[in-house]
Formats: sequence, structure tokens, C-alpha cells
Amino acid sequence: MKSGDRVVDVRGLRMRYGSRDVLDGVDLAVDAGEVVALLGPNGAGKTTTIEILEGFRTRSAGEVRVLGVDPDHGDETWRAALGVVLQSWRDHGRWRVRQLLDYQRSFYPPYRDRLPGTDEVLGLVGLTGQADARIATLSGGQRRRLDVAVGLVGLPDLLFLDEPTAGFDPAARQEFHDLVTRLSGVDGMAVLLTTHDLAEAERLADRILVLAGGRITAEGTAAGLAAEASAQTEVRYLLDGTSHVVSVADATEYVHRLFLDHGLAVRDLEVRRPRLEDVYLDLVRRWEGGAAARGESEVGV
Ligand SMILES: Nc1ncnc2c1ncn2[C@@H]1O[C@H](COP(=O)(O)OP(=O)(O)OP(=O)(O)O)[C@@H](O)[C@H]1O
Repeated sequence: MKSGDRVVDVRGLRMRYGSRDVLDGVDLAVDAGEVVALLGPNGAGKTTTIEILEGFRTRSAGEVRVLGVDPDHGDETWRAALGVVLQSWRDHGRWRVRQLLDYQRSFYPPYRDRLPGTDEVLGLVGLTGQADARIATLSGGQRRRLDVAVGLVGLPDLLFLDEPTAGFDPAARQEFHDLVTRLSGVDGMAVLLTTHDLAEAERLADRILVLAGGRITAEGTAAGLAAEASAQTEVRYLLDGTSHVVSVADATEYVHRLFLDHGLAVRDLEVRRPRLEDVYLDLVRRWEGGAAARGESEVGV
């Protein structure tokens, strides 16, 4: 894949379960080399979207192209160009790490021109030292990295990560983030990940999409989304024993004037720009308000 190639192109995607439209006109695009995070409250349809793109679920309506192909008609060559991270290797507890990767890798040669060596993949995910360990002996974080390694053996053009760090402790999460950062430089590979962790989205994604109410309700970089949602920055300080909290459009100018007027009588200054979390919660609240007005009940962030 060349940088700038469109790897995912979705227009007007709909998914109906029974009489309920979970996806109600989703438009999204991912280009080669991008890391895109799909955020949304529980039940928003993130997994449904990913599974439609992976070809595991058939959509109700809409145009979907993944690597130029409709996932409902993807063949083996198409499938081999996708990295899908499943969590099924727990069943292979007695296998050794290298053995599982060699086995998975053996399926790709008819479909992929260039494959990384098993050792290269192990190095990429940080499991070189565990190559000969039995899968059952790996820690939770190491198993998740093994799941990703399996998704990578075919050197995919597009890697899907559905809630990759759910249940991780902070150290494992940090390691995993470093891994995804390394991966995003590999051969123009695109990564589409879902997460509930806003810090994770902010840290990893070139672009964030917020799925709520069956549609993409916001899209942009973390900083861009925050700036778009609110131009106001919160300034807090203590002056003559009284604490002040003000929302201002231009914090630099405000703080400059504050010091000109009061000098070092200003204490405990704090300048807080709106963060992705503020924007996200605001978007979800607005959607929940709309859902309540429509008489829908399900949602939890
Ligand atoms: N096979 C199915 N049949 C009927 N309803 C389904 C089916 N699969 C998912 N749903 C419903 O569709 C909605 C979206 O589910 P989905 O798992 O895609 O959401 P999600 O955004 O990934 O949620 P979470 O963050 O909780 O993982 C939920 O209300 C779910 O109950």
C-alpha cells in the first residue's frame, strides 16, 4: 500500500438487528499508514462496524470497500491482506509461541509476496524472550501481544484492533501503546482500533472517529476535536486568598494581563485546555439526550 491509498471506504453503512438500526448511515475512511480510533459508548456499534469491515458480518445496506473489495465478496487473497486480532489462542495453551506463529505463517505464502520472519514478528511485539515458552505460561499482556503477533504474521495492509488493551494493567497498556506506535511505521500499514480509553485514542490515533446514535458524530485529531467543541480554556488561580475560576477564549492574553495587574500576588495558576474527554462526554451526553427524547433506553458509557 502506498501512503495516501484509501484502505477503508464506507458510505451510508446501515445495520439493523430485528427492528433496531444500530448503524444508521455511517461514513468513514481510512488511508494507508493511518492509525484511526473508533470511539463510542457501549452498544454504539463499534464491534459491529469492525466485523462488517472484516467480512464476518453482512451489512443491511450501504457501500463498503476494504482494500478496494466489498467484504461480502472478499476472497482468500483479500483476507490474507487483513490482520484480525482474535483472542482465541488461549485454546492453544500447550503450544509454544514460535510454534503457533510458524503454523499461522504457513497459511500465507500462496497469497502474500513478502512475509516477515517469525523472529521479526516476535521482535516487533516484544516476545523474543518468550519464543519457546508455552502459551499457557504467558502473562495477560504477553498473550495479547501474541494475539497481535498472529494478526501480523501476514504483514497486513490493514490491522484491526478491537479494544486491544481492555483488562490491561498500566504497565502492559504502556508497552502495548509503544508496540502500536512502532507498527504504524511498518510498510504503510493502516490500523483501525476501537477503544473506551480516551487517553489511548489520544496517544495512538492520527484521527479519532466518534460513533454515537448510529453515525459518526465527530471526527478529527484529539486536539482538533477539543478545539472545535469549545474555544474556551479554563484558568484557575488564587488571589489574595480567594480562588478564581474563569473560562476565557485567549488564555495567553488573559494570563498576561493578570500578571501585569497583580504580579506575583497571583498564586497556584492552572490553565486547562478542553481535553478530548470533555468533548467526548459532551457528545455522548447530547446523543443520550436525543435517544431519551426518542424513547430509547439502552446506553451506558
Ligand atoms: N447478533 C446480534 N443480534 C442482535 N443484536 C446485536 C447483535 N450483535 C450486536 N447486537 C446489538 O447491537 C448493538 C451494538 O453492538 P456492538 O457490539 O457492535 O457495540 P459496541 O459499540 O462494540 O459495544 P461495546 O463498547 O459494549 O463493545 C448492541 O445493542 C448489541 O446488543
